[in-house]
Amino acid sequence: MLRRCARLLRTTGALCGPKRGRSFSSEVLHVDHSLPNPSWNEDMRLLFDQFMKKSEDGSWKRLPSYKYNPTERIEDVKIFFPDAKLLKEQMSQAQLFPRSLGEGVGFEYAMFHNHVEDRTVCIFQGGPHLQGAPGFLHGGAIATMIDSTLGMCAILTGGIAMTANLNINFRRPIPLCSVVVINCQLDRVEGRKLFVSCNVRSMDEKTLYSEATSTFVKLDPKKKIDIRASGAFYTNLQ
Ligand SMILES: CCCCCCCCCC(=O)SCCNC(=O)CCNC(=O)[C@H](O)C(C)(C)COP(=O)(O)OP(=O)(O)OC[C@H]1O[C@@H](n2cnc3c(N)ncnc32)[C@H](O)[C@@H]1OP(=O)(O)O
Repeated sequence: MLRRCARLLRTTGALCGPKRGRSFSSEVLHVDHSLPNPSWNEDMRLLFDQFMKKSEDGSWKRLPSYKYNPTERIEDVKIFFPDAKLLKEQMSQAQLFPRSLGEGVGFEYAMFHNHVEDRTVCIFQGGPHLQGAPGFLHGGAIATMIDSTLGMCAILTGGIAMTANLNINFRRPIPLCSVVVINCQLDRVEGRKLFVSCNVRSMDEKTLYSEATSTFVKLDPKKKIDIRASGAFYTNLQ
């Protein structure tokens, strides 16, 4: 495992320290990070190819993933924000947390969604900068990917929603740089509440690493979200 991580660090150049002279504005805004890159190991590539094959008949769809929110997404969410200008400013500068670490050292993942079965699958390779207990992934990193995959499943099946409740059982530690599969499904909908659950398994499905249940609540267009740091609220303005 440690050898595999060291190889990965060399491949991605992470051992050389931060890149100099790279300004924030020069970042490529529209790179789809859910496509294979040199840090992906063989297992990751194999699973990716398997899901791409499943996507050929249209039952599964690969979900593109960007570091920065495409500004077109403002249209999807601006109804919830009283200050559209500030929202646009924030969306153009803020980075999606699971995409904020360098290639190969943090969260490498690709998600696929099945609209007929209301399922989302995430193939996830957790890099060496996500260490918790020596040699294993940090629980917060696992929770991040679980929340993100459950969230995609909730949003794609029910609309714009936020995590209201998340329960995780961590059953086995996940080795750093290994590949796991997060399998989510929408269990039921009650009013604005979406109940979504998942399990995290090894590639051969023999090891159950974690299980989670969650409640997502669809945002109410009558309530507004204020994103000013000093006055953050999500409440009914009427
Ligand atoms: C990689 C790609 C990633 C893309 C996906 C990203 C996924 C990431 C998602 C997140 O991490 S979101 C960040 C973490 N979550 C938050 O910050 C949410 C903070 N909480 C809130 O803003 C509000 O509490 C919330 C929007 C969840 C609900 O507020 P509302 O005012 O809309 O709910 P309301 O109080 O009217 O309750 C509506 C229903 O939800 C229920 N409910 C509310 N909060 C709950 C809760 N915490 N647990 C269980 N149920 C809850 C509530 O009981 C009620 O049920 P009933 O309709 O049966 O009466």
